[in-house]
Amino acid sequence: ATAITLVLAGCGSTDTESDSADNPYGLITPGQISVASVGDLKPYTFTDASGEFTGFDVELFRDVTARAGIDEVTFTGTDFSGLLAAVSNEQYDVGVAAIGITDDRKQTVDFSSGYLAGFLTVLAKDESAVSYEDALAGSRLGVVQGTLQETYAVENFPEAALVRFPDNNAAISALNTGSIDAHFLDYESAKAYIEQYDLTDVKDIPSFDAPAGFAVAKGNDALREALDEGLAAAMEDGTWKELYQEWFPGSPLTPQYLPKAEQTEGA
Ligand SMILES: NC(=O)CC[C@H](NC[C@@]1(O)OC[C@@H](O)[C@@H](O)[C@@H]1O)C(=O)O
Repeated sequence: ATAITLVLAGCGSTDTESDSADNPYGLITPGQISVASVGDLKPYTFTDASGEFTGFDVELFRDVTARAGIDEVTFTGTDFSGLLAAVSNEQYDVGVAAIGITDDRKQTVDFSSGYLAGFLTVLAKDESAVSYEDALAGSRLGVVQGTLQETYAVENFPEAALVRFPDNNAAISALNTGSIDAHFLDYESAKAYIEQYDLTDVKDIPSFDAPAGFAVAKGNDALREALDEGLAAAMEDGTWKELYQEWFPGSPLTPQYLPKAEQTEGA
């Protein structure tokens, strides 16, 4: 057994896939990128009426990967709570789902540079449903498991009764049936739900210190660098601005992602 073990141990491949010329980005399947995403985070990432993934994050990602010469991109919907682990253990090449970059998450995956800085929103049926002044004490607050909202609520709303959901759709139906008093999610998604159902934005909390990034398996520097280059190019030539205004009409433009020439204009 020892001899066999030695032989097997000796043949572990030391070079990563990305070393091979036909797979410069170390993709699970050369030439195509598999993406873990979520289907109900409109308008960041969601599946439209024909089941196609689209939204700001999705269309930006497609633009960025096209610049790297990768045109075959397949999106799969997953529960957010398992998304980073799935990228980390290389079930998917990338995670794309308005994923805020944090040191804690960097223990599990690497991130591209940031591409979207916005707000976390407490969404309720009406103003009287919860008291933000009392840090939502005594209220049933929905959060999607594994999100920054969950972490923030544990730290800042200790007296609230947290109800954890696998995704926003489940939380929103609980909010609409009254089994929770409020749901805590991303600002642009809250806005979409407010338009769809008669709901109220109770509070917008800035999350600029955790801009969204694309998640890749730790160590896949070739892919991460290609995504960074594509992001920088998309920001500099105005593609980022175009997509932002298409998907988040009326929302304030964050200068750091605009073409350099436009960044000083506003100042
Ligand atoms: N898929 C989700 O529900 C993501 C929820 C949550 N997104 C936070 C965030 O990345 O959303 C986009 C921007 O507003 C970022 O500033 C923010 O941290 C998170 O990263 O946990």
